[in-house]
Amino acid sequence: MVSPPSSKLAELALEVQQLTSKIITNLSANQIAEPDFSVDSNSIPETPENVRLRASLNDAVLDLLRLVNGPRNDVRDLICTLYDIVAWQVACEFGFFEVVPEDGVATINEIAAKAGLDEDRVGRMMRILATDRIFEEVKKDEFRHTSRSIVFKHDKQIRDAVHYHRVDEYFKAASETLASIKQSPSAFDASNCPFVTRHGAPLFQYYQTQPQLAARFASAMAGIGRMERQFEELRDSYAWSDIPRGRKVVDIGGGNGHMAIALARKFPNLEITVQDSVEMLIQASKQDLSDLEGRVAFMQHNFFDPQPITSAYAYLLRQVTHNWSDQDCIRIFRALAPALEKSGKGTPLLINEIVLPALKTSSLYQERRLRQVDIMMMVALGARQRTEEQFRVLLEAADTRFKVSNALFRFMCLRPTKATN
Ligand SMILES: C[S@@+](CC[C@H](N)C(=O)[O-])C[C@H]1O[C@@H](n2cnc3c(N)ncnc32)[C@H](O)[C@@H]1O
Repeated sequence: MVSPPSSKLAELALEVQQLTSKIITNLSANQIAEPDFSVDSNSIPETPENVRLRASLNDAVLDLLRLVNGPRNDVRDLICTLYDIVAWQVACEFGFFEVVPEDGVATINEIAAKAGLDEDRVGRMMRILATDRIFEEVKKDEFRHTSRSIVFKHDKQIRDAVHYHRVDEYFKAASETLASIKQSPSAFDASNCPFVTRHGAPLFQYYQTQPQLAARFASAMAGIGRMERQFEELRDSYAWSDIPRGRKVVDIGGGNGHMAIALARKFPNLEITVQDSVEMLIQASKQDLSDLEGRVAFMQHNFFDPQPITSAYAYLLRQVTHNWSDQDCIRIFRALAPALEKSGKGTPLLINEIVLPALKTSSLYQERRLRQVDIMMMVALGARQRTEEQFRVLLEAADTRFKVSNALFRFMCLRPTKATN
């Protein structure tokens, strides 16, 4: 018998070892090779169990490192991670990910020539990225991709997501957070937020005047959705195949229709109308949907106006409410109430959102990721992520007939509240 560890550090190290062993066992049971840093490395499959193990492992590893590094060392990181972001900005803006070949190396000289920059700064940016295993300097002045950098070469949507967050619209808005709070110390909404302080207009209005940036935003949204396997979550959280043929689902604020299209491809019974602004519908019209034989249609609609489709089987609001303040969410719910009533008793309003966990019900690692999105919503839109309780309060305030389950209107949070789901 191994005697139990007598120190906190040993306890955490043991936990790390046990969790890692479980991941290795799962991989070998499924004959999947372990990940490494090579460009053709496997990733660990996103099964519910692996997601749970990963969250616990991150909690244990991070606590171990926090204790070992100590608060004074961490202050140094707090100061200096800003300069990691600088390197990301240069790499994204000047196309470093695209310039380095997939199966070979690029010299600093070659990257500098293609990016149109001096060699000195290219080398310094590449080297700081390489300390995080984003690229590897295989020989002096020669870099190749790693598993952590190749994703940005392969996937334009993910590149777009990093670009507007780390380099462009959101990064610039985030730097105005204090100015925005000082302008409006106790109230925030779509018109009172750092994005408006920086860019001069609320986010969705701003994108209406910036078609190229709007296209990048739509592309990034699709990339983030794929990365987090949000489609699989949506697909598995509702009995879509039970919806009778000929009955309509309305995807309100459905963007370029990427989720509706994926659902319709998966479920041949589904007919979905995607509602959004003209600008989004222009993006949507560029897609080839011939295989769907008209089962996904697009319609311009402002969700603050009364819902015009009054005979739907279900209404979906996916990642819409987190873009709006409480008062605006109440307006969105109220504008839907008459159509829900006309569509028939029990017509569900499907709300697919991140739900913030109640105190101490989640891994800190997962909670932090959710709370980062909460602050992102505050910066970009003067909005927020919500707990289940906060959703209940808003629905009740919008219309007392909203019920969280199986009443006149059904409310469904398709995204889990706990790390374990
Ligand atoms: C975060 S995106 C979510 C898109 C999509 N539901 C998804 O899950 O990917 C929010 C969407 O709301 C749309 N939107 C914003 N204001 C709107 C309004 N007043 N009426 C209709 N759509 C709106 C935006 O254009 C955007 O496509």
